[in-house]
Order: sequence, then structure tokens, then C-alpha cells
Amino acid sequence: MYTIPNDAIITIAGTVGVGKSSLTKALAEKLNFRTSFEKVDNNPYLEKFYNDFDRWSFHLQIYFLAERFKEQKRMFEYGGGFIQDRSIYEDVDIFAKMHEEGGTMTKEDFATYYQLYEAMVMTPYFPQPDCLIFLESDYEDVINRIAERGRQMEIETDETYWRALYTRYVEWIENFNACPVVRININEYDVYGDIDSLDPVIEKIAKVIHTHRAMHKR
Ligand SMILES: Nc1ncnc2c1ncn2[C@@H]1O[C@H](COP(=O)(O)OP(=O)(O)OP(=O)(O)O)[C@@H](O)[C@H]1O
Ligand SMILES: Nc1ncnc2c1ncn2[C@H]1C[C@H](O)[C@@H](CO)O1
Repeated sequence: MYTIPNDAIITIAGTVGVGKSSLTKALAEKLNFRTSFEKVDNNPYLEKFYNDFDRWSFHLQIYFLAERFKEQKRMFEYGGGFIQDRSIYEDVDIFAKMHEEGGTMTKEDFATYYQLYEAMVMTPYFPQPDCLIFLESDYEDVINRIAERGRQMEIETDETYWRALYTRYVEWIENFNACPVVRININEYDVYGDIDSLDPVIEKIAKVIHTHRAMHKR
């Protein structure tokens, strides 16, 4: 039986609506960790972006990068002990790339964005997470959750977008190796009905972090 070190940074990854924020909140309460949430309400570009990808994708990516950087700095300054709702890797390797390859972000804009990202990663504020939790689910369950949550801009978005994103996530995690990964299916736990169902999840994370730190002598 291992415990999660109190300076750990645990990032939760997964497609839109899969349940990252809900799990972030629940895990942080259980572990008495701080949270780093992706804020949606004050995002000045998100709704515009969903209405016009071509016009706003660069602006939105720069905005998310700035937000993510501020959060990285905050986590660094606290010395860890965070559950993070979505990783910067997803912004760059999934969303930005998908828009660039799909033609809704120009090659020039993507190159500029990528240079900025690389410059940020080179600062001391970017320690890799101790563990990335990848939330897995059936595609239909994700679509149902997006509908139930009821953000109009997402509901009005063509379903092909969610399908493309879902597929990219599945492919991305297969090759992801920046830090240890724990895959959790959304049917394995129930944050609303049975919070103790998270105990096996916590056990898995603790073991992975312990093994990784032992190998790297941290
Ligand atoms: N374990 C769960 N059981 C049932 N419903 C859930 C569970 N987790 C999340 N939900 C519901 O699914 C919807 C999406 O959850 P949440 O906002 O946590 O997703 P997210 O992955 O953070 O989304 P985004 O990618 O947009 O940030 C919400 O309506 C939430 O209440
Ligand atoms: N880097 C990104 N590029 C495009 N869209 C993004 C990005 N990060 C989050 N989102 C969207 C998905 C949800 O609608 C909402 C909350 O996660 O914000």
C-alpha cells in the first residue's frame, strides 16, 4: 500500500465532457490537494471560437497557453500538491494540431504558437506531472455528457468535431510518454454516488508515482 506524495502533480486528461473537472474536484477533496481548473466562464474567445473556428482558433490557443502557463507557475511556486484539470500537452498535441491539420488554423499561426509553447516549456515552471490520468469512455457516453451538461456552444457544434477529437485522443495516448500514465475508465468510479469508489484509482496512482520516483531517485 503506497501513498501519494504531498508534492505530487497529477494531471487529468481526456476528451471534452468526459469528466475531468468532476474528477479533479473529487480527487482533490479526497487527497486534500489543491486544484488547478480550466476556467470556461470568463474565457473571452471560447464562444466566438465555436461560432467561427477560422477566425478565432489562434486567439483561443494563445489564450489557453497563457492560462496554462499562469497555472504552471502557480503550481511550481506552491511546490506541487495539485490535481490539474487537463494538461498543456492536450492543447498543443491535440487541439492546436487538429485545427492546423484541418485548415482552421494557418500553418504560420501554428508555427508562431508552437514557438511560444517551446519557449515556455524551457522555463523552470514546467515540471512534468508525476502522473497523467487518462479518462477513457465510450464515444456515446461522452456525447451524452456534453448534451446533459448543456453548454449551448458545444451542443451546436457539429458532431464530426467531437468524433475527430475523440479519435485524436485515443491515438495520442498510445504514443504519449512525457510522464507515467494511468488509464481509468469512467465506469470504474462514481464521484457523485460513491466517493470511496475512488480508492482503487488512488491506489493505482500512488503505485505508479512510487515506481517512477524510485526509478528516478526523487
Ligand atoms: N462520474 C460521473 N458520473 C456521472 N456524471 C458525470 C461524472 N463525471 C462527470 N459527469 C458529468 O458529465 C459532464 C461533464 O463533466 P466535466 O465538466 O467534469 O467534464 P470535463 O471533462 O471537465 O469537460 P471539459 O473537457 O469541457 O472541461 C457534467 O455534466 C458532469 O456532471
Ligand atoms: N486548447 C483548446 N482548443 C480548443 N478548445 C479547447 C481547448 N482547451 C479546451 N477547449 C474547450 C473544450 C471545451 O468546450 C471547453 C472546456 O474544456 O474548452
